[in-house]
Amino acid sequence: MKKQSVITVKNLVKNYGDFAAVKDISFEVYEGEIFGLLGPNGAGKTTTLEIIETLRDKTSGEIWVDGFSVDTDADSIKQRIGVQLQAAGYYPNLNLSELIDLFSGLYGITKTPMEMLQKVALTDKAKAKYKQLSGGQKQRFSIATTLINNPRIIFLDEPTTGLDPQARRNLWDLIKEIRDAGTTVVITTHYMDEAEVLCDRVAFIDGGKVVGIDTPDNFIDKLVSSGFERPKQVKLANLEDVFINLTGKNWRDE
Ligand SMILES: Nc1ncnc2c1ncn2[C@@H]1O[C@H](COP(=O)(O)OP(=O)(O)OP(=O)(O)O)[C@@H](O)[C@H]1O
Repeated sequence: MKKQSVITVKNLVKNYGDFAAVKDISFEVYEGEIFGLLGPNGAGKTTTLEIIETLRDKTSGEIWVDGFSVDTDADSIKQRIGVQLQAAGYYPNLNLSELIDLFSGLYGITKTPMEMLQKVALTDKAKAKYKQLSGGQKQRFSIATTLINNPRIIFLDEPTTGLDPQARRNLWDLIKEIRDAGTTVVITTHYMDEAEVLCDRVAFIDGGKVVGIDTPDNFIDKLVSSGFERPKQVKLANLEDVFINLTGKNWRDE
């Protein structure tokens, strides 16, 4: 069955003055997948994401999101996507429950805060302020806010940066649950292990260009069948596995 495309990026270019941050990028995101934009710092991931989100102007190229062009239908796109807010957007005097009420109101819809908080295991923090949350809780709350308008697609920009191993793994499970419930997820990361376990397909971006797009398994199989061998025998577990085994997999940030 042919996969349905929900995002099409065609020949995207973004220049900041003389500097070309994005150089002729093209890719598609399929409905219902977790799609990863991978690359080192400065590769152009955030710039690409913000242009798709209609938050930043492009220099040239074409983009469609759920059938709408960023050039002519930015408002329709905004209604269909969920974007993580920067921390500064969370009014300091409101608690989590009040913030969800506020954001629902801005979207013109009614959402029960407890229902949203339950999706991200934060019901016991309903009366807490954002600044009182741990790093993992903050990420979960901001993911909850992306879901308020029942979006078709959510965008997560490096959602696990700075989190401990338990919080990261649990956030991966949460993101997979969101995909399994029918929402397409676009994520940026520079953690390759994260992309390998989380993403259905990845695009590697380097120096403002796409240097490869495929599933993690296909990428690895192709590399291995080309004769590539790791210099050392791969260990069957790593130190992070040992740590998780010793300390358990529960949320540690409650
Ligand atoms: N507003 C801006 N003005 C000028 N240059 C910018 C601007 N925003 C980003 N850049 C530059 O564009 C390049 C791509 O930045 P971008 O933030 O998209 O990269 P990234 O892949 O998301 O990296 P990171 O992982 O560090 O966030 C970088 O060299 C950055 O310095």
